Amino acid sequence: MSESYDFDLFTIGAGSGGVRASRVSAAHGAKVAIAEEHRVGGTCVIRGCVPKKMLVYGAHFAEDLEDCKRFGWEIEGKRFNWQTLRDNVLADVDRLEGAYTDTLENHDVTIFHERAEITGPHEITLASGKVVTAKYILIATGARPQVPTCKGAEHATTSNEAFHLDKLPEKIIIAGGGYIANEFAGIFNEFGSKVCLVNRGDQLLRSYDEALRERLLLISMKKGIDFKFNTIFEYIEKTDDGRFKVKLSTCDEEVVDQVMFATGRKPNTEGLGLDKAGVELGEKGEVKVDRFSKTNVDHIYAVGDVTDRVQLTPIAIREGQAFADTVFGGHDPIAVDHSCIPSAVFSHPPIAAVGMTEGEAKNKLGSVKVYLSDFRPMKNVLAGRDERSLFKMVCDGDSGKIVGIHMIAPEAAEMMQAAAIAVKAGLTKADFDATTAIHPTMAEELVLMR
Ligand SMILES: Cc1cc2nc3c(=O)[nH]c(=O)nc-3n(C[C@H](O)[C@H](O)[C@H](O)COP(=O)(O)OP(=O)(O)OC[C@H]3O[C@@H](n4cnc5c(N)ncnc54)[C@H](O)[C@@H]3O)c2cc1C
Ligand SMILES: NC(=O)c1ccc[n+]([C@@H]2O[C@H](COP(=O)([O-])OP(=O)(O)OC[C@H]3O[C@@H](n4cnc5c(N)ncnc54)[C@H](O)[C@@H]3O)[C@@H](O)[C@H]2O)c1
Repeated sequence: MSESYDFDLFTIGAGSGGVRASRVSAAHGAKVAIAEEHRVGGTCVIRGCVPKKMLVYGAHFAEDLEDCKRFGWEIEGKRFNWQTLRDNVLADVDRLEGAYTDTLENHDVTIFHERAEITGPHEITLASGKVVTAKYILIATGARPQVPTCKGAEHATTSNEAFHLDKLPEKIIIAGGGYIANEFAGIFNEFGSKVCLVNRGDQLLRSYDEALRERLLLISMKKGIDFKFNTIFEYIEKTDDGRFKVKLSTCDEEVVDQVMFATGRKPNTEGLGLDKAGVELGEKGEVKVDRFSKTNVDHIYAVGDVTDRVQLTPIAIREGQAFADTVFGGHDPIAVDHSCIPSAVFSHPPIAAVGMTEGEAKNKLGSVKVYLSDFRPMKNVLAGRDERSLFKMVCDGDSGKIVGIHMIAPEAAEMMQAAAIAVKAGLTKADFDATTAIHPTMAEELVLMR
């Protein structure tokens, strides 16, 4: 370690990116400190991917319990208890926070459980007033919900509060058409809430293939979710009985139990003191970095959501790992490959995708060949559930190379993880054709597409 600094590395934010970067840097021999103003684990563990997926699992039981009759199971008096699920999920979040804390401590990373701000090129000041110095600073402060400005917007909740509700809303309006809006629309709907999803545009999940988006909309409507497109909020008022009167641009006033905004996330850079170190920000307030996650200041790096590149946990983790290996691991600079990233929306049913949509491929490649499988999963057939799945494979028309795979189906995300390896490796439709199906599965449709 350099003699003149308290630490080799000071990381601000103990989320997916910050924890990985700190742990690996320490393993490479660096003296590391990390500051966290909320809870160790960050968005993914505390109020994102993990508790969300647990709610998704809980929500799926609604349909399984409905379908089980057709499989011969009779269950009397079934009831859903939100408080039980909520408390079990929150208890597991506590456990995970402990595990993340242990990991850091086991690597001798000093944890400051308080807010940190940059007060000089190498200087960090903690909320307690303590001042420390570091040779390198890593900004891993993530992002927070961005809420629209309308009269009464302060009455709305965001995904942050969704995990702590005292009781389930009977009626909820969710604003947004992206990941969080569709995932929570599915969750609340399965638990029995009346859900209305309000979108200011005319499309859901814009980055996904059109055929899948249409299928999700169709299935969601069939399940009872209402959709309002090209609609904005005019005002939200609190009623005397603690509910909310909502006026949307395209309908009459309506009274609901909860309004939730899921309208994107904003990088956490405000009040961070980045100006004191001369770090440049982009238009949305994101930290501008090069492909090695380095800012315009040589010893200050940034990873994860705060850079607004790809807001996904595995990407924040990869960026954190690459930073640590580059700066403390003695490697040549490592850039994270942001191409061909598989992703999933944990809606009901889920969507998963990798690579280009059909539209993108046509624009980029010109000649494109598309293969489809539009089928009713066997389980849905016996259950009498009229819900079809859709797989789409997009190939380069000349070489047959697969440039995109898109699925909406039960367990789509689980199947996609394996399929994404093949796409990343540059395999062709012929390689898939040459692979024997595993029968009977849904995944076999991947090698049987026509
Ligand atoms: C509801 C929801 C569901 C999601 N589901 C998925 C999913 O299924 N799959 C997926 O891949 N991604 C998902 N994401 C996205 C994923 O959670 C993020 O991409 C990921 O957590 C980003 O990691 P990060 O390290 O950049 O930031 P974060 O995990 O947000 O960590 C940043 C940390 O910095 C702390 N911090 C901020 N400022 C300061 C400061 N000044 N001083 C000290 N500490 C500070 C914050 O409290 C926070 O803990 C979801 C997000 C949400 C909101
Ligand atoms: N399964 C997953 O991997 C997962 C799940 C949740 C979140 N995430 C990550 O978190 C990020 C944030 O999720 P998100 O759903 O908040 O954002 P998003 O970018 O997916 O969707 C935001 C939506 O809000 C709409 N919107 C934006 N401003 C609005 C306004 N003023 N009024 C009305 N609508 C408005 C947009 O048109 C869009 O439909 C995602 O981009 C994703 O990277 C990932």
